[in-house]
This record gives sequence, structure tokens and C-alpha cells, in this order.
Amino acid sequence: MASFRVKGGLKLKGEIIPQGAKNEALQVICAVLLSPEDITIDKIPDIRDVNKLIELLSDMGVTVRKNGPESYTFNAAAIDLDFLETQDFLDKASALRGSVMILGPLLARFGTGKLSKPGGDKIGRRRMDTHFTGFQKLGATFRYDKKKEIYHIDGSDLRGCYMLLDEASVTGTANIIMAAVMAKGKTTIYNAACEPYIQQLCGMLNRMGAKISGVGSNLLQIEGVGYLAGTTHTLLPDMIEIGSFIGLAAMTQSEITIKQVQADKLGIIPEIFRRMGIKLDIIGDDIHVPSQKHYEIETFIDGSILTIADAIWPGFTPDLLSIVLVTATQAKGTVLVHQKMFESRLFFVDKLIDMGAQIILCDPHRATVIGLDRKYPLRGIRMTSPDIRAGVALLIAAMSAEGTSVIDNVEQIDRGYQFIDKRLNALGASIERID
Ligand SMILES: CC(=O)N[C@H]1[C@@H](OP(=O)(O)OP(=O)(O)OC[C@H]2O[C@@H](n3ccc(=O)[nH]c3=O)[C@H](O)[C@@H]2O)O[C@H](CO)[C@@H](O)[C@@H]1O
Ligand SMILES: C=C(OP(=O)(O)O)C(=O)O
Repeated sequence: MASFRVKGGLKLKGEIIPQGAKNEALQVICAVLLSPEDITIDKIPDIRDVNKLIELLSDMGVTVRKNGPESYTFNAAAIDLDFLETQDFLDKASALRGSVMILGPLLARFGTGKLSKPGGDKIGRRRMDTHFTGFQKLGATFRYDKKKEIYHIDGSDLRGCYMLLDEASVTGTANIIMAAVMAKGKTTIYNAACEPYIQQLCGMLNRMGAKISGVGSNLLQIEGVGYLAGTTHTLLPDMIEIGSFIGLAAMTQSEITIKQVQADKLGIIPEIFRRMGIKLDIIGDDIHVPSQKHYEIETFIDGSILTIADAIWPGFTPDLLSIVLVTATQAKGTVLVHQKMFESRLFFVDKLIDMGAQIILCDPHRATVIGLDRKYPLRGIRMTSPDIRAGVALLIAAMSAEGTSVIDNVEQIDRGYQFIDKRLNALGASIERID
């Protein structure tokens, strides 16, 4: 297990370019399975989860050509379905959450799919009912081997239908879209997730010849087509990384320009950080965060304590709540952070409390943060990164703290943040990787 040794209290300065979006990468890389033609994807981040997915597809018979540091061409003309029967496949697929999205394309193109329980963060129950109910509505049969924890789906004659999803699951919607694009007839998906990741996936599929309308809304209409061709696609900048850099700049009193952010695709993210009193300017395609000694959390109009809660898009993404929470520890004022979606994602506040933060964990979903307004700096300690976003929140805390911290299990951070130590060191941080 690797660790970071972080010297705190340093101010950063400079420009940083966000990586391509992790969660979009996982969707569109799975979508290459839908076509026998070449698909080129640019801005692919060099992170653990994405690399593991590319390796899995390669083992399945997809030819993978690296055109440059962030560009790959995939060709899924010859898929080895026998590989799905091996333990190697099951082990590799269960190493990440995104692998679940190979099921929709496999079902669409080959009429069959199999998967072990996917991995990803241990942040609470992560049910997959929406995925399988959607496949079943399209006519597939579904079997779950409880003992081996393996999901099987079969269905060579998928037919479009109307479906109302019981929850707007992000990966579930992506999976159902990919299963439906080549089904016979028309599929209507209501209560679809509509994150930018999904919008990007639909855009790519439409360029491949799919007929998806309603993109960006929660009502998608899909007219099935017989064949999908090759295409090229560029990932959006990672909005979670952008939000993490805003929080990092505020906490460390750094002046950072986040380049090429495509601000029109960030939804409510900049506004939420502004409500925390953080000054940020959108200049052209960049976000400039000036060095700020103080930032004051707003109250609601009636003067009551601000709540920041997650919600499905276009609400605030749950993946940035840990960053909001840590950033609030040095703000002036109080905020209630309400993590509605996941029940085990706030437990990392224990470590922040050990560092000197004033936080009350009200219950597994809610934490009240009383900002210190920099009257006392956090203290460096040794801690373990429990999940990807808490890991980065702890890194931000350590960078702002007095003294040195050690963060263990940084593989969690490496899942989704490309060369984070090197990129932040280039701006003046002191993060040493200890293997
Ligand atoms: C690989 C990937 O893309 N992972 C993302 C994806 O995970 P993933 O697609 O696994 O998450 P889902 O959207 O399925 O669900 C997330 C959680 O929210 C709950 N839920 C969801 C929708 C809803 O209407 N009501 C509700 O309560 C689910 O029960 C679950 O506990 O979306 C999550 C929610 O944005 C993000 O945190 C993950 O980073
Ligand atoms: C929870 C996340 O990832 P995953 O779904 O891969 O666990 C995340 O990206 O914040």
C-alpha cells in the first residue's frame, strides 16, 4: 500500500489542467463494445480504474492502440466471449465499479453477458436493481448466483418498451441506453439520469448511428438501429477534479487557475462553492480562484444555517460533498452537509476531528461543520484514505494543516486522480509518495 507524506501550510500558485472525466471515461470505453469499427477516444485519464477497464476489454479481445498520452483507438470486431467464462475475467471485472457497464453493450451486440459483483468505493449499499430491471423490461432474462455473486443476463431478441426507472441511477441509465440502442423498436426511459457523463455517452452513440432524443433530460427516446459504426469522441474535463481544485485553493489560500473547464457543463458546482463564500471568477474557459484568507459561508435568506445536499443531476453531485465538507472546516460560519445518496461516506470526518476540525456527525448522512475561520490551523496526523473522494478531502486537509501528515492507502486516490502528487507539487505542494 502506498502512502503520501504531506508537508502542510504551503500556498500553491499556478495553472492546472483538469484530466478527462473518470466517470464518463468508464461509460464511453464500455460503449466501444457496441461496434466492430474503430473508435478513437481522446482525453482519457491515466488513472487506475480506467487502466483496469482498458485491460479488461483488451483481455476480452478488443484491440487497443495508444495514439498518444491521452488518446486511444479501440476496435471490438473480434470479442472472445469464452473469456467471460474464466475466473480471470470475474476477478478483473470485480476490481472496479465501471465494469458493470460492459453488460448493456454485450447484451445488445451478443445477446449475453456475465459479471461478478462490481467493485468501487465502499460508501454504503450500492444496489444494481435498476440495471437488471431495465434489461428485463427489454426482454432479457436475468439470473443471480448468490453463492458466487455472479450476474447472468441473456436475451438475443431485445425489444423496445416504455420503462420508468425506480431511481435515476447513473451507471444504470448508461447500461440500459447501451442495451436499448440496437433493440427492435422504440424504447422510452423515464426518470433517466442526465449527468453530463450520460449526455456525452448519448452524443457519442448518436454519432455512431444511434437514434437517441431527449438527451440532457430525464425522458429519453431511443429508436433501435441495426448497426453502430465507428466514431471519435473527446471526454469532458472532470468536474469532480475541478471542484476538488476549487476547494483545495480555498483551504490552502492558494491562487490557482483551473484551465479549460467548459464552465457551461459544470451545472451548479461553481455556485455551491460561491455559497461557501469562495471567490472564483470564470474567465473565458478558465476558473480563477484568488488567494483568500477568509471566506464566509452564506446562510439561507431567513438567516438559518445553510444546508448543502447532494441530488441527482442537475442537483449537486454526491462526489463533491466530501470536498465541500473539508473546505468548510476553515470557513467562517456553519454548514450542514447532507449526503443523501450514500450512507457510509461521511465517516471520514473522524480524521478531520482528530486534526482539530469542529464537526458534529449528526447521523451517517449528515454532518454539521463549524468553520474555524483560520483561528486554529488543522494539525498534521497519520490517517488512511477510506474512499476516493474522502481521500482527496484528507489530502486537502493535510495540505492546509500545520506540520506533516501521512495518508495511507492512496491507491484509493489513484483510482480517479491522475498523477495528483506530481501535478500539485508542480504548483508548490510538498507531497512525497512512499511505496
Ligand atoms: C462509476 C460511476 O459513474 N460512479 C458514479 C455513479 O455511481 P452509480 O451509478 O453506482 O450510482 P447510482 O446513480 O446508481 O446511485 C448512487 C446512490 O444514490 C442512490 N440513488 C440514486 C438515484 C436516485 O434517484 N435515488 C437514490 O437514492 C442509489 O441508491 C445509490 O445508493 O453515480 C454516483 C451518483 O452520482 C456517483 O457517486 C459515482 O461516482
Ligand atoms: C464513488 C465514486 O466512484 P465509483 O463509483 O467508481 O466507486 C466516485 O467517483 O466518487
